[in-house]
Amino acid sequence: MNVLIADKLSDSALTDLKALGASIRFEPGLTAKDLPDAVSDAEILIVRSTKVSADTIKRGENLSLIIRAGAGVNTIDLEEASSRGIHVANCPGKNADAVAELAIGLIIAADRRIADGTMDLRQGVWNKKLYGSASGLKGRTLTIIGMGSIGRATAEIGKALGMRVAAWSRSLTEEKAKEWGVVYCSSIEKAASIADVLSIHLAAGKDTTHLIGKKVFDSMKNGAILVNTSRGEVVDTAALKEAIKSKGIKAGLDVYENEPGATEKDFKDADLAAMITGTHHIGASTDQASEAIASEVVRIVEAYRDSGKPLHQVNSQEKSQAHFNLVVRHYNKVGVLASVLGVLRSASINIEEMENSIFSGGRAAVCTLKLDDKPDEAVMSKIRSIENLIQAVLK
Ligand SMILES: NC(=O)C1=CN([C@@H]2O[C@H](COP(=O)(O)OP(=O)(O)OC[C@H]3O[C@@H](n4cnc5c(N)ncnc54)[C@H](O)[C@@H]3O)[C@@H](O)[C@H]2O)C=CC1
Ligand SMILES: O=C(O)C(=O)COP(=O)(O)O
Repeated sequence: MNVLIADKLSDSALTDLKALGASIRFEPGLTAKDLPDAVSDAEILIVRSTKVSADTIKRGENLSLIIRAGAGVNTIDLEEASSRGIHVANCPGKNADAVAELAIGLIIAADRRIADGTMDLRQGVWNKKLYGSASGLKGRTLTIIGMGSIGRATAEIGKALGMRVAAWSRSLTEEKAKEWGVVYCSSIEKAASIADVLSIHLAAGKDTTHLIGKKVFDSMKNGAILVNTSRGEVVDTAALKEAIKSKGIKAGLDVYENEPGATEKDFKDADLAAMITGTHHIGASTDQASEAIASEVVRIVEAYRDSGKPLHQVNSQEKSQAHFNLVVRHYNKVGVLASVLGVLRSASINIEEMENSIFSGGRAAVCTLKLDDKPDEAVMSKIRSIENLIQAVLK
């Protein structure tokens, strides 16, 4: 198993992966541009935020699994990976507490202007008058957009601070909101309108690009706080800048549109930096999160080595066209399954999924085949007549 690790990953993961029998190339300095030339030998590619382009995937002729050592997979060309039958997996929830802690840190920092005050102190300036006013958080409304792992973890800390927590999420129901102890919001605009703090926790994708834009900022109260620790692309930066100027929105950001890669040094949007409290996409960068991610990466590789299936695959077909299950019980002999496949092939029936498991003693096995079309009686009777077949049933 050749594994290329193209980003920082904890030492424990390297040791554990070697113990699984993997041959490791650890090159955390690789950039997205370097990857196409570096990937050719790798069967498994492990990355954090480094972009995995269509070109990298095409050039990875031995590639069969890409692991995102983190949560967001918007940096990986899923379409290209899927079209080449390459598994993509992530580590869901494993860095959620770390990101939630940073979101809360940004909320407090934006309310108290901690970064601006520190910058003045470093210049020898004392200004209790300027920095001595803030809204405070207890009793205020924290509205979460996106109740996934991080949104839920942020909600819990918000409650512990005595905040009233409200939420919008695409599949949130009133019952679920009640169960989670949050106020249900039926739209993002409604959610924004009641927020003293609006915290964004949505996955990035074409449906969520600039979802937090002018309409949402127009709905917010003057002087409310906007925190984004999800992805830069989810927030329309131009509309945010306008809202900061026109209605005093205070912003705490960890992620930015077109942000630099992990090994780059320049942050180009000085205009934005002057208006916000900002961190350097470090939401997941705590020891606790790094260790949790590292052990999940090892678990994914181990499952893949043992079963050919990774844990947490994000690019499997959601709705298969295969509506017909053919269950074949057979003696564990060479050629039985090949004959079943031969009959299906001559009937132009496609098998979308297939799983064979063997019974104790090793004499018999059962194979379930998911088919895209229904075999008629003639096909079924051909299958039933195959030598060493015990039973064939359509479910
Ligand atoms: N700042 C940082 O270092 C980190 C940032 N992240 C970002 O935070 C995001 C959320 O992470 P988790 O909560 O762990 O993921 P999650 O998968 O548990 O939650 C994702 C949320 O996005 C929502 N969502 C996804 N597609 C949507 C769509 N098309 N329309 C509306 N809502 C949609 C889901 O309903 C869910 O509420 C990640 O996708 C990643 O981009 C994650 C970890 C670290
Ligand atoms: O897990 C995620 O989605 C993150 O954004 C974390 O990014 P990182 O792995 O720290 O580059």
